[in-house]
Amino acid sequence: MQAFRNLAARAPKATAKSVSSRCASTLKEVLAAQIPEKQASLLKLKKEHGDVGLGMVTIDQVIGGSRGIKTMMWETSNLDPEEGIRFRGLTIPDCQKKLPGYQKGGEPTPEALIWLLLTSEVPTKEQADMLTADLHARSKLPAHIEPLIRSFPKDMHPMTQFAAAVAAMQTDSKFAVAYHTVNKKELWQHAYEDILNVFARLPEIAALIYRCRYADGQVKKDLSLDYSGNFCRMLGFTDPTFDELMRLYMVIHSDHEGGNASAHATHLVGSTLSDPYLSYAAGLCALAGPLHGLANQEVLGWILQLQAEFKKAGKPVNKDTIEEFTLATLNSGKVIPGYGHAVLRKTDPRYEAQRQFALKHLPDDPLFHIVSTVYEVVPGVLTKLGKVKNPWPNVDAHSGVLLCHYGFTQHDYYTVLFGVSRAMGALSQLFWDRALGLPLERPKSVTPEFLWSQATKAK
Ligand SMILES: CC(=O)SCCNC(=O)CCNC(=O)[C@H](O)C(C)(C)COP(=O)(O)OP(=O)(O)OC[C@H]1O[C@@H](n2cnc3c(N)ncnc32)[C@H](O)[C@@H]1OP(=O)(O)O
Ligand SMILES: O=C([O-])CC(=O)C(=O)O
Repeated sequence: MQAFRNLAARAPKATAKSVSSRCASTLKEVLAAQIPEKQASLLKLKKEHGDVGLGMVTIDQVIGGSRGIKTMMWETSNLDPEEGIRFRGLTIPDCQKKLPGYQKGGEPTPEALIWLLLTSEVPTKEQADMLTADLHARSKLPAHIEPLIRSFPKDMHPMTQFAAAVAAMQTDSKFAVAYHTVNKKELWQHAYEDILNVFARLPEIAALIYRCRYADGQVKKDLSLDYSGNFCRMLGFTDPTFDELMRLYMVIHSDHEGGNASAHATHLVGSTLSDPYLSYAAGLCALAGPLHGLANQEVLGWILQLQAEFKKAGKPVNKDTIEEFTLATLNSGKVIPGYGHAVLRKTDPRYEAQRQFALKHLPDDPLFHIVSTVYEVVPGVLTKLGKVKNPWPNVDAHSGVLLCHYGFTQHDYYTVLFGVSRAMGALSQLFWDRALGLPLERPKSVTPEFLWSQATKAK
């Protein structure tokens, strides 16, 4: 135990550092300076302590979706079941206090968060602004992407369009070319270029999908604004409070350690040395599932259905009627979207951050009141089922109602916003996967016969 403590004391801490000594450096220079030390540390860990066990794996875990099995290294964030997410050691309120906003005292910008996720350092405002300018400069789409999006059937789901368009940008991958031409030690430089280009281009792709499906198909940029402000203008929204909501949305949805399906899919596909465009397209396909990111569209659909049914039946919206509606959903063999989690065992702090935003900016919104009443009812109903490990709300339970308040009502599009944000976490880690030269991911599968033989032996 003492030896472990000594070792832990020597390990690099997963907390954000100050950057006062490096104010003038670009993002790429900061990363280039960090790589040799991190490579050496990982090599030492593997060589000197590679045989240290991290716990046993049970049959239940193998059948049950690998819950709790420690099987992936992820440095950009860590999820505690009780406390929720920390980005490089910072909680959401820490980020709101420490990361620079677009304006002083405002919500942190996604640019500041990208810097934090990649470098583990809190950027100065100057550094965050430098990254904004870099992303704007990289934002031009390859020529075939806009016509491709315009050619999609109008009724193709926005997430299908999004994943297809991101995969189609792969024609521009510097990493894919470099794989055949450079020493593998240099590949990280090309991963960096692709990753920054993906961050830069996702908002316009997302905006094109939105404008073609629900509006006049025109996208107007405003590169005098930050990443989120420009994204909102491209979508067609001009309210500065909506810009702030978008900043909050982008920051809180960005990363949720490595085991979630979108991050894991990105990491897995990336481990084959597929380039960042294809790797993230895979992440988006995972995010499009209703048990994962698509739950945000399902939540709003559920609330609107509740509202419509109650109106038709002349019923008031209160705790009793919501409980009835919840039980009817469960009895029809469906889940309550926005509730439950594979890891969290308390209310998601991302839910809480959005609730605080609502209390400040839209306290009288009728849908916000429904969401708040649902929060008073659903955990009790799920707890009574006796099988739900976490009856509390997750991030998806709140996001749609905030968007709706500002007139962003097209809920089948909501997961695309999540997908713009999730790139920041999944691809920041993908950068480090390549910089550290992590190998192909290839866990062992076993047959049911093997599990039965082990079960019989253990008797
Ligand atoms: C960004 C995100 O991805 S956050 C999650 C978004 N997804 C949702 O909100 C969908 C609703 N929630 C769920 O389906 C689940 O809670 C998940 C998928 C998020 C987590 O699943 P698990 O880790 O398997 O949860 P858990 O161990 O508690 O499941 C045990 C049982 O409770 C059920 N359960 C869990 N949550 C719910 C829920 N919200 N409503 C009804 N039943 C639920 C499971 O379906 C499972 O039932 P089964 O044994 O009949 O198959
Ligand atoms: O952590 C998970 O499994 C799901 C989730 O909340 C996320 O990916 O944001």
